[in-house]
Amino acid sequence: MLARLNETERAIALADLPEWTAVAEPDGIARSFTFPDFVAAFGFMTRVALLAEKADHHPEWSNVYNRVEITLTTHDAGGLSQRDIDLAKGIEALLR
Ligand SMILES: C[C@H](O)[C@H](O)[C@H]1CNC2=NC(N)=NC(=O)C2=N1
Repeated sequence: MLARLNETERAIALADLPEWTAVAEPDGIARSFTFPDFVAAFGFMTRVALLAEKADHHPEWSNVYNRVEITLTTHDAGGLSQRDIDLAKGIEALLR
């Protein structure tokens, strides 16, 4: 079920994701990642891509050299859903 999270659900979810920020346009969450160089950044993107494909949930993102900007939103729900929270947690787990 793809429902946009309500305010309470967002607050609870974001408490577990301190590095992520709520964004309005699109309604979702965002985080910026910095790596030592392009190879490290692109390696990270490759791992996120595999995770996203497995979850059938895909990031809006951009890369400039060693920086990766990710926004997670659920197009099918018109905003932030539990799928975004789950993917954000999966991305965080890649970094541990
Ligand atoms: C058909 C396919 O399952 C859908 O289009 C999926 C694919 N990946 C997706 N990714 C994101 N971020 N939001 C979606 O609504 C979405 N929908």
